[in-house]
Amino acid sequence: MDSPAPLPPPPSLAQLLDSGPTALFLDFDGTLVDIAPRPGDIHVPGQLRTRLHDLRDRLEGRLALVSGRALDDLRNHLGDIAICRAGSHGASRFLADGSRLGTEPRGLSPDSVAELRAFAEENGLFYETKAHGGALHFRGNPEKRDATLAFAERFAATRDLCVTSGKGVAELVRPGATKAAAVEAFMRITPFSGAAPVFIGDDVTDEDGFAGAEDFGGFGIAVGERLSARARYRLDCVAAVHNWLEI
Ligand SMILES: O=P(O)(O)OC[C@H]1O[C@H](O[C@H]2O[C@H](CO)[C@@H](O)[C@H](O)[C@H]2O)[C@H](O)[C@@H](O)[C@@H]1O
Repeated sequence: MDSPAPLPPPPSLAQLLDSGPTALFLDFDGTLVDIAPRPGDIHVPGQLRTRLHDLRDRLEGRLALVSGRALDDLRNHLGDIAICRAGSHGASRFLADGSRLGTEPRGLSPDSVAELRAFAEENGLFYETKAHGGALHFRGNPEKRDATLAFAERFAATRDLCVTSGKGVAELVRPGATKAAAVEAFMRITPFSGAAPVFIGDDVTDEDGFAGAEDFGGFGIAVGERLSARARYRLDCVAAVHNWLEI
């Protein structure tokens, strides 16, 4: 199978804004903050929250964070933000003023959580409890990758769940929880509608975000070494994203 071609750097944000209204959709882990051994270990720069609010103002509100994390978890790391946001891989959405966009997905049953925890414990994985799913992290035990993904697929098949895989993780999510769906939900409303969307992300689930941006006349920017099938441009690392965003 052919590998995707290396991608060029994007035009500057100032150039994009000069060419017309632009909306930015930003992934969190691996894009705004560096990947860490465990979800709770990330370092969030002290000024990130303020700088994102400044960026929101520069974009006249057309900024959204779109993360695999639950929004409560994002709040633990960023504090209260008055920025549009989608958590749980796009399934749970809020506007900048705190009002909900769409319906809240269901969480997992206590039995499902207990079963996932037991698998994690037996296999030396870290289990991340999430509001609308569950994550089996094998970053600390990479030889368990295939067994974890296979277990997650079997687990999802007997329940109303899907599997998403990411960097060192297999996650159980509700059907329809995609970053493309989040982009679409925001792009259909003010102040996003009519703007050209740009989605920036580093991981497999961000490919959906890139596709969602394309559907509305925009494009994706991949972050880091992972080869992207859908992005148009690439930035090297989290620091390069911050430079590009001028934050
Ligand atoms: O869509 P994102 O905002 O990038 O969230 C994706 C997942 O990020 C977190 O896991 C990833 O980052 C951890 C901290 O750097 C790392 O330890 C882990 O290996 C990565 O997969 C988060 O824990 C998940 O809930 C998110 O879905």
